Amino acid sequence: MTAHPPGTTEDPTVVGGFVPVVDVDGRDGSPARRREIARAIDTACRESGFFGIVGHGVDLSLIQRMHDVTVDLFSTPDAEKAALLVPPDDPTLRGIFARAGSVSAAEDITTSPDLCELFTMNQLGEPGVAEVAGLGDAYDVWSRPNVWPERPAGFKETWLEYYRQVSDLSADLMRLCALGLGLDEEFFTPFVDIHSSNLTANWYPPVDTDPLPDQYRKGPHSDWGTLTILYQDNCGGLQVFDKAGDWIDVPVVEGGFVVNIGDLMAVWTNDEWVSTKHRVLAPTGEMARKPRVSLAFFHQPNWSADIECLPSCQGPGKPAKYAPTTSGAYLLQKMESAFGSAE
Ligand SMILES: O=C(O)CCC(=O)C(=O)O
Ligand SMILES: [Fe+2]
Repeated sequence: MTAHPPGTTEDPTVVGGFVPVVDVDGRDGSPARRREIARAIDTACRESGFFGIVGHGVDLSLIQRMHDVTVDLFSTPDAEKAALLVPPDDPTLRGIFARAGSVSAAEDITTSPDLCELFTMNQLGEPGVAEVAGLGDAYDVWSRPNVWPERPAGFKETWLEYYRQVSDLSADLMRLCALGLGLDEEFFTPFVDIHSSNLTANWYPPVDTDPLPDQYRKGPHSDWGTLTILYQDNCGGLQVFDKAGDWIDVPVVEGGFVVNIGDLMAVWTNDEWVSTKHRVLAPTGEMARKPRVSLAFFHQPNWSADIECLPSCQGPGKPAKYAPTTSGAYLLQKMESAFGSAE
């Protein structure tokens, strides 16, 4: 991580291109530095909706521990994993999800089942959080406790600390997004102060038979919330759809995260910021023998937050493209269309 003394205006874009890498260190520094970072984020969100970040401040040894405990969880015997499976009627997906299905179903795209298992938790599943989160009719379901494994040791503590640190990062990024959009930097804060973000591990097991022609580790989809903050290991395979209709590899940034815009940010900005389709290719050759792990923090506004086109992103000749929605209703509808039909 580089240190930026107050007042420096060094370009925060450290790698250019369709998926640039932005150094967000110094984001709590001078107004000039904050504006530079916000401008770099704004540029990336208009172009691809994807960017890497370094200088994010999340403890690198914690990220390594998250990787390790997550690999250990998915490597436990199936009999032990069975006790952690998401119940068929649970739309929150808390626990291990290993049913056949493809996330592309949420886009009405038919593909063969994703070569992927998931483990998901949400702060709403921790004691006391749901009580203040304005869940309304959804309270009974979304206040259900997270499903925590007993092994490996330290799993729950590691995941909760990672959730806390990435949640803080997401709050900072939302302030920078507001600045980048020319809004007051606290504009989004009341919409996200008791957010309903899922933290999901994607476990992509080794592949020992040839994948079907329309089979992916994760099929083409856009994400559904505001921002996704993604850790990926060094296996590669993540691709993003560019404006010319080509799939572009998203490079692994050592020690960094990939950030991408989700659908609700596209609703807010009337598609000025793009919620871009992406996918994870099924591996071939040597790579097929290796599992892949990614950790996706799907930043999702407060359950009852109303999301509608920002006044600054619409006007005469430029009407709002999307009907207003609420964060929780949108999430639920997407989760059910992606995962609900696979029972
Ligand atoms: O595993 C990855 O690199 C990306 C996963 C993804 O797109 C998702 O979980 O929404
Ligand atoms: Fe995604």
